[in-house]
Amino acid sequence: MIEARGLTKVYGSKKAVDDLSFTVSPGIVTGFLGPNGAGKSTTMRMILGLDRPTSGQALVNGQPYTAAKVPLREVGALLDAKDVHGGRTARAHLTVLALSNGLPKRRVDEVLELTGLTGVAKKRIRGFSLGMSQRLGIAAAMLGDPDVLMFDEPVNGLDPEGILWIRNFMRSLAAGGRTVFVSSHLMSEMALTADHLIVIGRGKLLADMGTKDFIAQNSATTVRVRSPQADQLARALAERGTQTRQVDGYLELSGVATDQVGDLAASRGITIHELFQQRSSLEEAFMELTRDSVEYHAEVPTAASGSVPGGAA
Ligand SMILES: Nc1ncnc2c1ncn2[C@@H]1O[C@H](COP(=O)(O)OP(=O)(O)OP(=O)(O)O)[C@@H](O)[C@H]1O
Repeated sequence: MIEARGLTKVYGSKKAVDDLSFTVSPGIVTGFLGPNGAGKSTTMRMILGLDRPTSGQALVNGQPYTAAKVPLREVGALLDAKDVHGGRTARAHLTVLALSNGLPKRRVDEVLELTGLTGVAKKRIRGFSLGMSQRLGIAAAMLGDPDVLMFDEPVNGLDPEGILWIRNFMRSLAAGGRTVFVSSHLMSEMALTADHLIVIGRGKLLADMGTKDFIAQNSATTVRVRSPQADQLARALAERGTQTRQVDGYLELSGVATDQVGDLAASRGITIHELFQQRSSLEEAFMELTRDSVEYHAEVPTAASGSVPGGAA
């Protein structure tokens, strides 16, 4: 289990992590979701004792990670897969790690097998693809057979096969009763991988709930209607307490079913040209939730701004 209690990290005048409290439970995959710069890596580094909290604390299985006798037995972490000695073979890299942490050498062959790297164990790491490097990082994380696993953006840059392998691997670890904490800035990926979500923006906790509940709460269903008597329809809807707003030539309504809108229009003799239900995508829901907490907004070119990035001058 991982617990963060009032975890805070300040860099100069910047609060990278702002009073975060949450629990990551065993037996499920917990997604740690937030836009770039939200503070995910900083939080993970504090859990691993690589960064000191400005205030608050992080506990792994009830104690600070730094208090663990053999840390690799407590937590396995994949932070930056390319942060390894490229001149070593995969087996040599894992052997150095195992021996320096007092772990039995036989674990090296076991984790190579577990991550499908046995066939390339004698190859130098510098020739590894990103997918192979990620597997090697995961092999290293598994060396101590820890109960708690943390992965920072493990599928970034991987091809679909690599993504699927990591997703299934994380799910099987959780199914075996381990605590699995995985960060991502992609809602769509987390929807497929995580059972529970901890969502942050600008270092602050935005949501801490089951993935299914998060999706249900955040991907709001709205109704859109197009009518040549839109004003009259909007007034009729307002009378029954339904607020409307104009979007792309439609009236957009929430908290009302299409049947009710159709019936109301018919009873008032209002013509309707289009009427449909619309569900916002999960990625849209996540963007909406974190909109105010995104550090760098890309400028969206408009017709008025005159230039299109990458376009001919
Ligand atoms: N050593 C540091 N010194 C100063 N500022 C830092 C340092 N490390 C991180 N930050 C800042 O803290 C904020 C959070 O960064 P962090 O890397 O934890 O975010 P993140 O959610 O992991 O984002 P990303 O997915 O882009 O890595 C950012 O604004 C970052 O610029």
